[in-house]
Amino acid sequence: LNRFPVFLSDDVVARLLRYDDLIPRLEAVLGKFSLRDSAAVVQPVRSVMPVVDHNGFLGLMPAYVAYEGILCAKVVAFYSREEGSSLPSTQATVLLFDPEFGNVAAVMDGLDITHKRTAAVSAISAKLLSPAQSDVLCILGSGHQALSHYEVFMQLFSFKEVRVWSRRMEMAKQFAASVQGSVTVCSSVKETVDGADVIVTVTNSSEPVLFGEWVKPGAHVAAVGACRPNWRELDDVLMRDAVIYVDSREAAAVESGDIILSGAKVFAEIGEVLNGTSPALREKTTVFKSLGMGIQDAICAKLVFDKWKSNQ
Ligand SMILES: NC(=O)C1=CN([C@@H]2O[C@H](COP(=O)(O)OP(=O)(O)OC[C@H]3O[C@@H](n4cnc5c(N)ncnc54)[C@H](O)[C@@H]3O)[C@@H](O)[C@H]2O)C=CC1
Ligand SMILES: O=C([O-])C1=[NH+]CCC1
Repeated sequence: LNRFPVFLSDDVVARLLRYDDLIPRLEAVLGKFSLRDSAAVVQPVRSVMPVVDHNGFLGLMPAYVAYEGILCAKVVAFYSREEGSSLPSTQATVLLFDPEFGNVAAVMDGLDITHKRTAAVSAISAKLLSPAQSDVLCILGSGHQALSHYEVFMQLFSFKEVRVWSRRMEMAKQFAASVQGSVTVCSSVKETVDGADVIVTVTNSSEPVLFGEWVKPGAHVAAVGACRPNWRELDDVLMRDAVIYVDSREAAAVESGDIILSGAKVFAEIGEVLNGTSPALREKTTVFKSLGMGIQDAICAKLVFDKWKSNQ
């Protein structure tokens, strides 16, 4: 029994975690999760505790991916920070256990894992649900998730135009200057999303930033922020008019303000599309409401740990 877990820092994790390894494994685990076969995948809805004095939350995200032999838990802190703060609003640590004995085999920084797996799942939703001809990608928000989403969307798709909006335009300009490709900086959300095929919302907003009247019929929205029951990124019109997909129905019912407060009906989990039990209605306006899942972190942690071991 190894009682001395290895520690893998964020730069090591970032070097080892690659989208092309990650995406097929995430597709497989999401499909299995949506079959609700507890012999294959067990993942309760995370427990989230407010850190009231400091405007933050601490979440515990355990998962057992039995068919891959992965036992894992992520502890994630998400805080409301002043814009431009040098501290990340989300921080995370991932514990990878030996499922046979319950000892911790590895402790990993969970920042890169959180950025990449979230973006990869949004890219999976876009693969399934975006219009067949998708030319324009918009990103609302210009933080860490904006960057990982930009990276994986550039890797997987061939958009003719990419636009970014941020509450402070200088942040959007910084974002555009920091990436390799050409990104148009827009001054309003309405202008950003006009005629867009795919819209990614990656803000810390607790009020709607994206309004249905601005969204082109048939567009796909990957909505990544607003993970509290009283937080919103999307308005009621968009939630009512779109076909709503989620990562986990149970999580959406207790965590998603966009779903709870709009009263929108969930049509399917993205895993149901992946395992063939629900259709991908890509000709309709679709929203994928992402909240994040422990199984996604578990898949990443195992990938990273196996690669790290094979390099020793
Ligand atoms: N669905 C999932 O699996 C995950 C979701 N998230 C969520 O994604 C969102 C973005 O995360 P990060 O990029 O790491 O954060 P970040 O702090 O790096 O970036 C946040 C962005 O939101 C913008 N913003 C802040 N307040 C705003 C407001 N009131 N209106 C409009 N924009 C505002 C900031 O300008 C910044 O561009 C957060 O809501 C976070 O909780 C994070 C991890 C996983
Ligand atoms: O899944 C995740 O790690 C998170 N979702 C919202 C904040 C962090």
